[in-house]
Amino acid sequence: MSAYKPSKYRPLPTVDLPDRQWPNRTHTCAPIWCSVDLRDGNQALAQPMSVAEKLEYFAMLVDIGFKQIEVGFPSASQIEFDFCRRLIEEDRIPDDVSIQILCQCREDLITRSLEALQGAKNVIFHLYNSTSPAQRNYVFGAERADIVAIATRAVELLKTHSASHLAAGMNLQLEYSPESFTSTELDFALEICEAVSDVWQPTPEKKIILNLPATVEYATPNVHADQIEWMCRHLTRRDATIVSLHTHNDRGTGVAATELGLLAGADRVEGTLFGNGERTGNLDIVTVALNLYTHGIDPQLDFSNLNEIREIYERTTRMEVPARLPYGGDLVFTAFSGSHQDAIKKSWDKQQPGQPWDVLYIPIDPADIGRNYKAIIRINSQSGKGGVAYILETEYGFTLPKAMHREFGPIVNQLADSRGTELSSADILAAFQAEYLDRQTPIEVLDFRTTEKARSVTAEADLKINGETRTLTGTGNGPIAAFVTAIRDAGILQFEFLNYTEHSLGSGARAQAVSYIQIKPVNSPPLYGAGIDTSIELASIKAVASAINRALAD
Ligand SMILES: CC(=O)SCCNC(=O)CCNC(=O)[C@H](O)C(C)(C)COP(=O)(O)OP(=O)(O)OC[C@H]1O[C@@H](n2cnc3c(N)ncnc32)[C@H](O)[C@@H]1OP(=O)(O)O
Ligand SMILES: CC(C)C(=O)C(=O)O
Repeated sequence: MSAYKPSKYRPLPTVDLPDRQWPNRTHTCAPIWCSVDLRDGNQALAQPMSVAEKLEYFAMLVDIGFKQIEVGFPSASQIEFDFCRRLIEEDRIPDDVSIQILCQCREDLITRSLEALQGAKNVIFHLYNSTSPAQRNYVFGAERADIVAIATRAVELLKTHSASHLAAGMNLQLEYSPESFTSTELDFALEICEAVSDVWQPTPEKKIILNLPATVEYATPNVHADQIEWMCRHLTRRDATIVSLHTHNDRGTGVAATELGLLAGADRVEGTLFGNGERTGNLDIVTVALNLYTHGIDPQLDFSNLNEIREIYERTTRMEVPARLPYGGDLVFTAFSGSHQDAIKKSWDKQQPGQPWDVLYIPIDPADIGRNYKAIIRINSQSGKGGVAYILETEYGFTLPKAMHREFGPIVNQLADSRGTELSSADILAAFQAEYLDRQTPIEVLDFRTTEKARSVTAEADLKINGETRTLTGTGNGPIAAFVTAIRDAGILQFEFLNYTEHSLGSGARAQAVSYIQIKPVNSPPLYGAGIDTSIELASIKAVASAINRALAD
């Protein structure tokens, strides 16, 4: 039995829409995007942005490709007013971008907003009043008809007061939001939207934006979709209306609600970068846009430099992008666990240029959003051999033979376990060096020479063995075989030579070779050695010595 009393809360009403269409639809194109970072995002900050910060942020939003940007609530404060004026007076608004401002349905605020907008070319004037029963009851103390009158009167006032702006060439579009739409009875939401449209008289050429906000997210996304589909089907001027979504994230499903709302017929989406905004935030536009992209749809927004966008966002808002936020978070391309690392490495290796993206566990190519591959595989005690091999290969160019992964992986795993922390790439390289490349006891190779006669190679190896310098000789069909014979004949270790691979490390005059040698000592399991040198031959000899040293280690 839990300590909770569920009866404290009410279940949410559902929508009677048995022939709902949205579940059978798929997304086919990007919606009209509107950034509300500078208004809804900004109004939720403990320290709102300065004018300078807003100017920088506005320029970034334009660069990303937003064509509609809510720049603030200019009647609310001098700073908001001044920002709007600077955008206009300093000619910072591209001709194909509309600035949007928010305003309550009050005459003084409408006239002040129009003052702030003087001289702007493309304007979306966003009027709102709240419509839900609780808002009507607690905040306005008003009946439905009075709430409708607040909205329609404001639209009349806007028409009257904007006449001179229109005459001066302003392209003015009305956006109306029945704030708290998703908590409003649908018939009333429809009534007020229709009343506003009746006053504004939109046409298919000059559409009205009806924004239907989930001001607070109370419902599951399917209920939101039903509400939007219901509105889309009942609006009489649907062809003269842009239906807009504005979701919040109180239940953590703002993205899902928006995606289903689009299936339900909405044309437009308001949201913010990384989901900044009131309480749990507005909808995260980055996520919805890139979700579309990963389904093969051009999002019409450019997040190819997401790291830089994030840097500006974090600096100007003083918010932090959480490590696991889709696309932008530090850890979203990172796999710590072994089986994931293994699958990523295998599928990555098979990825062909020009083929659809098919790397397991990574739904988007990090390069498409300007993120690098370095952070994809990180190593801790949950990691496996594939991830360790991936780090050695991508960071340091060592392509270990597959059987060697099984040998070196557990060594790193034990190290991570004993440290109890994540291991850096440098830690893994250091472990590789200590285990293979730097082993010089009991045998250290000082010099190695060969002479060839009648397809037989004789090797002379100057070695330090247990601190004593000795020269060993042996003969074989190649330098490695000759060296192996010399070691066996000297009684240092009895073993069978199993296999050999090598590749170059780096390129150009300073390139080195790395060799990997596997041996099978008598009475113990096979094991690897590795060696590096500018000479391929010496790299192999060092690799044999490394394997012998490992076999003889305590
Ligand atoms: C869901 C959202 O995010 S909506 C946007 C919210 N953002 C903001 O509010 C930030 C900017 N706002 C402000 O700075 C201020 O609220 C101002 C300048 C707009 C108005 O300031 P004030 O008039 O001093 O205060 P306040 O907002 O509390 O006014 C409340 C009054 O407006 C009424 N009101 C609230 N919203 C609206 C509206 N959309 N249309 C008409 N009247 C409204 C309330 O009923 C209340 O009326 P009352 O005084 O008769 O009780
Ligand atoms: C003004 C409206 C659109 C709003 O911000 C909300 O309802 O969250």
